[in-house]
Amino acid sequence: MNLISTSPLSWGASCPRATGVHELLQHAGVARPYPRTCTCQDLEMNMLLRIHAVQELYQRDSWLYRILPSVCHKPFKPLEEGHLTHDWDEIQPDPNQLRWKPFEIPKAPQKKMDFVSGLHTLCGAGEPRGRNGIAVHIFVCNSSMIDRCLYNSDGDFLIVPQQGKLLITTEFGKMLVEPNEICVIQQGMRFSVEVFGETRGYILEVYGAHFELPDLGPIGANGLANPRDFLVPVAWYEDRQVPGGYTVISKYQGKLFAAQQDYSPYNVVAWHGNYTPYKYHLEKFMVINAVAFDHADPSIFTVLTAKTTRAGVALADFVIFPPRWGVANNTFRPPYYHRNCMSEFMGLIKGHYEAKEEGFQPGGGSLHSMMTPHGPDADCFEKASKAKLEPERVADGTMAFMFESSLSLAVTKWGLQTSNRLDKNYYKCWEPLKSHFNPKCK
Ligand SMILES: O=C(O)Cc1cc(O)ccc1O
Ligand SMILES: [Fe+2]
Repeated sequence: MNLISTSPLSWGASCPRATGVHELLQHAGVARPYPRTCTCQDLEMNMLLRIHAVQELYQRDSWLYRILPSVCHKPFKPLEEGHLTHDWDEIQPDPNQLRWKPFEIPKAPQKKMDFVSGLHTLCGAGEPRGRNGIAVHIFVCNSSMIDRCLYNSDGDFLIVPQQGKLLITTEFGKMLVEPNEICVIQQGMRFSVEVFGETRGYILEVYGAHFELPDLGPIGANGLANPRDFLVPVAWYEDRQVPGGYTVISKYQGKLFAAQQDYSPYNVVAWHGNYTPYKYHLEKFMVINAVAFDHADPSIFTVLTAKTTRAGVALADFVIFPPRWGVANNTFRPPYYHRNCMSEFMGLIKGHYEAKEEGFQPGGGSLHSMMTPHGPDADCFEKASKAKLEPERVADGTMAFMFESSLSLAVTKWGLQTSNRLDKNYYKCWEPLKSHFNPKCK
């Protein structure tokens, strides 16, 4: 008997219950508190469980056994912090190819910033009330969240750290997430981020859909991101009174609100279920690509997808460009010039992206909007046109990624103006391209 399932992982259709975190007021006492002084390494070894693929066959929900229910708090009040928005009409639409230099990380102690105050919306479309849309945020911070947590009422956060480790405490336990790993904190889950210096990263937020593994179709059993490599935390709790006040922040309908309470929200002594935060190391990705000729669409590098109800159309895909072999024959190997029906936001975690050796830097970004032409810069075109087509390692030491969406994204005022990181000369990288057309050439 073949014990390896040939069916792709499916997390099932969302039903109204599936997105609720059910709480049970009960002293279960199953999980042991973890000492707060433990090292990051201890956390890695002791705090993560492998995900059970079989759980994914059910609707998503979790039961949390906690010391006090989360309902005990003072009323929420507006919180003026960070630069979040889903006002996509702040500024005129811009169909140009856009590229940003690395987003600046403020310096502590002059400009102390934590994960929440360091959130900046760069682009997006749709809105949380209608439960359909996405936003791309940049986070820059230098301080840990102390006695405050965040939860997102609007949707799920896929977090891509680029510089600096994130030690994320969640209601489900702790996760250490470092560059080249990603994590997903789903709608409603409270979390706090500890950092260890200047820290930066990217966030893909989706409203109204959850991330899941792409259907593997003809790929069959193994390939791309494997379910076994997704790690979920084990329960961690503290029974801690905070007389000075603990602040619970909610991102609700695109705005932040804060409520005070007298106790730590990380009071879940045990939980079970499959609606959890999780993390994934991008090195675990099993890369599949052309082995004969032609250039596969980068959807072949999809790690996670958030589907729309239209079959085959993604609200957003998280796609990576990992180190791999390029072996295709009679094929221009870097990404070809193209226009397409998706919006492509790209970021770089480390190294050099093959199509733009210069200019596209770790911690920066680019946006190629719907039907906007783009492709390799002139240098890359010249080099790749002359390159001998032998097997070649591509992207060693590099990790570029793409948030690709079927929505037409608008860029915020922060993105186009106030961040001051827009590379005004981006279009010039294609200007030296010249015609090589010669009808007489054999
Ligand atoms: O535009 C990009 O650089 C991303 C990309 C890469 C690729 O290999 C094919 C298509 C595509 O959009
Ligand atoms: Fe592209």
